[in-house]
Amino acid sequence: MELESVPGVGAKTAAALRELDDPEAALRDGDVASLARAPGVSEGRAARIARGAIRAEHDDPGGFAATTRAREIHEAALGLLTERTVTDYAAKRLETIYPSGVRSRIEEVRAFAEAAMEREPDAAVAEALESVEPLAEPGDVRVRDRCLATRDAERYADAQAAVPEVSVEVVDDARQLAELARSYSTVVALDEAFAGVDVDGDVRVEPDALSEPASVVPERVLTFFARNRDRIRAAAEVHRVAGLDAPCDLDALLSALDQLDDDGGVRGDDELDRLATAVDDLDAAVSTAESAANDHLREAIEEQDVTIEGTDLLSLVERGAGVDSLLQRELADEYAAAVEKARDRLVDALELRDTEATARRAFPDEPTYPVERDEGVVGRLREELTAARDRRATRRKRGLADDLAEMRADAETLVDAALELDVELAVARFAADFECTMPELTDDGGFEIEGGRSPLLDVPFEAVEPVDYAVDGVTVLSGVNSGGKTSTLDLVALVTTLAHMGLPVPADAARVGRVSELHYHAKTQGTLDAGAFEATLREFGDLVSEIDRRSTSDAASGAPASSDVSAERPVLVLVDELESITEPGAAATIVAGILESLTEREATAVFVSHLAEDIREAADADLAIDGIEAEGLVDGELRVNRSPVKGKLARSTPELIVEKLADDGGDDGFYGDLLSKFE
Ligand SMILES: Nc1ncnc2c1ncn2[C@@H]1O[C@H](COP(=O)(O)OP(=O)(O)OP(=O)(O)O)[C@@H](O)[C@H]1O
Repeated sequence: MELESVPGVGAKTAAALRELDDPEAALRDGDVASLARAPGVSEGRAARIARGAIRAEHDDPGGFAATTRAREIHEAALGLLTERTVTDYAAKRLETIYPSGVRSRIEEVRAFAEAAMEREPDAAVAEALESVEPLAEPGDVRVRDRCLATRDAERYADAQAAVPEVSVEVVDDARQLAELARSYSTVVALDEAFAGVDVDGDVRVEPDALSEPASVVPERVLTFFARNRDRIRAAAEVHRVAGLDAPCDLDALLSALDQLDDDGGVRGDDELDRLATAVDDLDAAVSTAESAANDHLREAIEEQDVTIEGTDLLSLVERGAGVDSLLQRELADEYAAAVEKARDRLVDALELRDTEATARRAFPDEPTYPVERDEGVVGRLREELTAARDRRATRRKRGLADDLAEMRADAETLVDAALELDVELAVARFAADFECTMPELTDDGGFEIEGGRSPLLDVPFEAVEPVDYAVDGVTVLSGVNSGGKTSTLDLVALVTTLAHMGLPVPADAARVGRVSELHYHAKTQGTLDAGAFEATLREFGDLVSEIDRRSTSDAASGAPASSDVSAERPVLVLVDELESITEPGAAATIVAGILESLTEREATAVFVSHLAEDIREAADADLAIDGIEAEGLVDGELRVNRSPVKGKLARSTPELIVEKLADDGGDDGFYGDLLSKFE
């Protein structure tokens, strides 16, 4: 698939998509999670791109929801699904499901929806899904203790692109390489020519480093897993709770993740912890050891009676010797014991091993009071410990990075599968909540709904009365005020839209004739001005010409009617009280004219109107009229049969009220006379 051929994908987006491993597959599968991994592509945009790709693949001209109200119904249907997702991803992914007139596309979603309906929505899975999100690339990893070095300008550019996390330096000779080795802990030379060059410091010659960037920057994979750790753990939990097959050994993956800290460092390694603590606590431990030695020595001196011969004292004074000499002479043993104590303390406190010998030299053998550390030795000890810590960390990081790098693809599959499960569960919940069935989708016109219950009504779903309604061709739907005419149109529009999305519908059973467009015109509030009236009329004019244009072009191309949306019945037209756009008399004539045009073109249409009788009179041919009937007034309240009765002009509410008054009697025949006018 040519990326730029997808509607909505320009050169810039195509370049971003090419950064993905397999952008074509992601487009083909409508894989919003993968598409959203392309730099600068949000999930919303990814959903739009995926929709464009699906349309291109199925040769779908789009435009199924042809009017504002039809689009609102699609939005409402989508809303019912997306509010049943746990993750934002699943909500975006559902947006790739749109109503289409193309059978191959509808069948594709139907297969998915049928499998989804088998899923058991489960609270524990929903809870586990809460922390699942598509994996994110950290993008801000910067490693400053390493650099890459090369003599070659082309390699320099390749290295910058392959390993953007580290600096890349151009060097001409060994001298410049040595200079780099003084500034960086590790220098990775990319040219074979440097092999065997003897330079101080950690300089490695690795000509293949660019093909394995993770060996140069294990931080890349470690940071990726550290940042995504919670999402991967949650996805693993989803697999466990939902009993999904995992793409890898979950215990191995989870235990590798447990070894990572939040910043991509390695944790849970006793030796590394020991060395890190020793570096951190070095100053404090030296001070404590020093104090302990001094306390010991002070006590010893306080308890000591020093006897000194007069001649000795004189000779000491003459030599200009201080109290140190006295100390050396008289308290050498005590000093040695105090210093030994300090050394033991330091070694024990920091749990030193390899560096023990250096640590012991931190307190000199020559007696002094007070006992003082040798700063030079302490500095050396710090260097040795830091180097040991860093060596250990690097070794462990590389080992863990190697293990995790192998698990990356599986981790992505794991998270994608958990997110896809959320999409499926939303469909399963929708189907369960509204007691849906998969509709039959035929290439004949018309529709047939049994026990349809619209979740869009303003009453709780449990209180929605089931509606049976079937239409073949063009019909006027009459009915009492508030009988449910608009709600019936909404139900037909919703069932038709969901069926064309490939999704289950809220009915006991339904057959929907496939169409390429749904034209649903809602009731307009108040009388329109002349301009608006003209615009509405034009819409119908355009619709009729479009049907004609298609049927002639299909006939010319010789396309068999069953391979595409039936040329004669490409649209379903639903119109609510068109009479509200103009005066009642003119309205009946206009509606009659539109209905005749649609009848001639074998469209399916339902026009709700209070003027059914007038429309029938204004029409040249016989018009079908259905009616939502009141079964009567009970305590002044209408009792309605919500299912339209075929071929029945429903009695109006005023007629029912006159009838009630006539039945009550005591009016000298006034109401009876009035009632007879309705006959
Ligand atoms: N199938 C149903 N089950 C339960 N309640 C319904 C059903 N259909 C309609 N209603 C209730 O009746 C109300 C009126 O319905 P609706 O607006 O569809 O009637 P209408 O015939 O179009 O009215 P009008 O003639 O005034 O335009 C709805 O708001 C809803 O509360």
